Amino acid sequence: MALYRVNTDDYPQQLQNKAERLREAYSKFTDLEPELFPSPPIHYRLRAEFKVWHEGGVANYAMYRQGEHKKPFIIDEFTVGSELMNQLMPKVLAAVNNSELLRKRLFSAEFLTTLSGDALITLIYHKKLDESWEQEAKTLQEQLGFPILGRSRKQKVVLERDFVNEKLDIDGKTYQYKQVEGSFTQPNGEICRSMIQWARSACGDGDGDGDGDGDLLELYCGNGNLTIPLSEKFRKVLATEISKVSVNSAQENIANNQITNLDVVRLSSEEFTQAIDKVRPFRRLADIDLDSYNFSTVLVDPPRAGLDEDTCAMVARFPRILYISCNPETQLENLESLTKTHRIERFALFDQFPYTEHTETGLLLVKK
Ligand SMILES: C[S@@+](CC[C@H](N)C(=O)[O-])C[C@H]1O[C@@H](n2cnc3c(N)ncnc32)[C@H](O)[C@@H]1O
Repeated sequence: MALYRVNTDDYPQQLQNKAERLREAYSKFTDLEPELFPSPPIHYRLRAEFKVWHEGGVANYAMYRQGEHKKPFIIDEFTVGSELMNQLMPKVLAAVNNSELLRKRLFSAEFLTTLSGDALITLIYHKKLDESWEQEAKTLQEQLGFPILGRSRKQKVVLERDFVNEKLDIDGKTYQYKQVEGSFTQPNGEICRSMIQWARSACGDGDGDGDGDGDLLELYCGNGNLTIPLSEKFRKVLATEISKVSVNSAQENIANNQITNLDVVRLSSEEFTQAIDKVRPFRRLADIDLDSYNFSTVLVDPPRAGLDEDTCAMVARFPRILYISCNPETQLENLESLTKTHRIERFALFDQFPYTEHTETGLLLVKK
C-alpha cells in the first residue's frame, strides 16, 4: 500500500526555494521581492479527484504519478486533503466495498469540501445508474450526512444537491458562496482567502485619492469568488465569465451577499474585447450600458493559457491591472507587452500547491 504523505519539516525551505525561482524568473520585469503567502502545511486541498482501482474485487483510491498513465499508485492516506475529506474517504470506500451496486464499474471518486465544513462526493461509473443504485447511494448519503452525486456517460444523478456552500471570512466580514460541482473553484481555501485579501489591499481604499476609485472590470470571474469581496472597493463593477454554470452561481452569490453594484454577464474575454471596441453588438449586454462605466481597474485571473493577444492589448488600456495567474510561463509572455505601458507595483506568490513546482502569482500593474 502506498501512502500520500508530505514532509512538513521541508515546507518552509521548499517555499523559500520556490520564491527564489520566481524572483529569478521575473527579474527581467521587476526587482521586487515577492510577498509570500504560505499554505497550511497539511490538509490544505479542498477538492481532489481519485481514480478507483479494483484489485481482487476490492476498490481502492489511486492516483497517477505525473506523466505516467499505466498503473496508478494506491492511496490510503491523503494528508494534503482537508480534514473533512480525510474523514469521509474511508467511510465512502468501506460503503463502496460493502455494496456490489456501488462498487461495480466505479472508476472515479471526487471530493469537494469547504472551509465551512460542507462536502459533496461524486461517484463516476462506467455503467448506467438505475433506481437500485440510487437507493443504495441514498443510504450512503444518509450515513455520511453529505450529498452524493452519481455520474455516468450522459447521466448526472443528483440525489440531493450538486453544490456545496462555502463561507469565507475576509477582512472581518463573512462571504457566502455556492460552489457547483464541475465548475471552477479555488483548490486551496486558505490561499483563496489570502488571494482575496491581497487583491482587496491592491485595489486601494476608494477614499478619493484615485487608487481604488472608479469602476472595476473582471474578465474571468468564475462564481464571483474575487469580484464579490472586491466590489465594495469600487463604485460599480462589471464581471464576465465564459461558463454558464459559473455565471449562474455568481448571480446567486451576488444576491445572497446583498451586493448591489455588481453585474455579471456571460462573455468570453475575447467577446468582451469585441464588445468594448464595438466590433459587434451582443444581446447578452442588452441591459448593460458599457459607456456608463469609468473603469479604473481590470482584474484578470485567466486559465493556464494566460491572456490572448487581443485581450492583453485591451487590458493594457486600463490605469491599473490586477493579474492573478496560475501559470508564470504565460504571465511572463503577457508581461513582454504589458510592461511597455505599465510598471509592476505589487508582486505576490500564493502557494496554492505546496511541495510541487506549481506557482500562483499576483501582480499589480500601474500605468507608467
Ligand atoms: C482560474 S479560474 C478563476 C475564477 C475566479 N477568478 C475564482 O477565483 O474562482 C478561470 C476562469 O476563467 C473562465 N474562462 C476560461 N476561459 C475563458 C475565456 N476565454 N473567457 C472568459 N472566461 C474564461 C473559467 O471558466 C474559470 O472560471
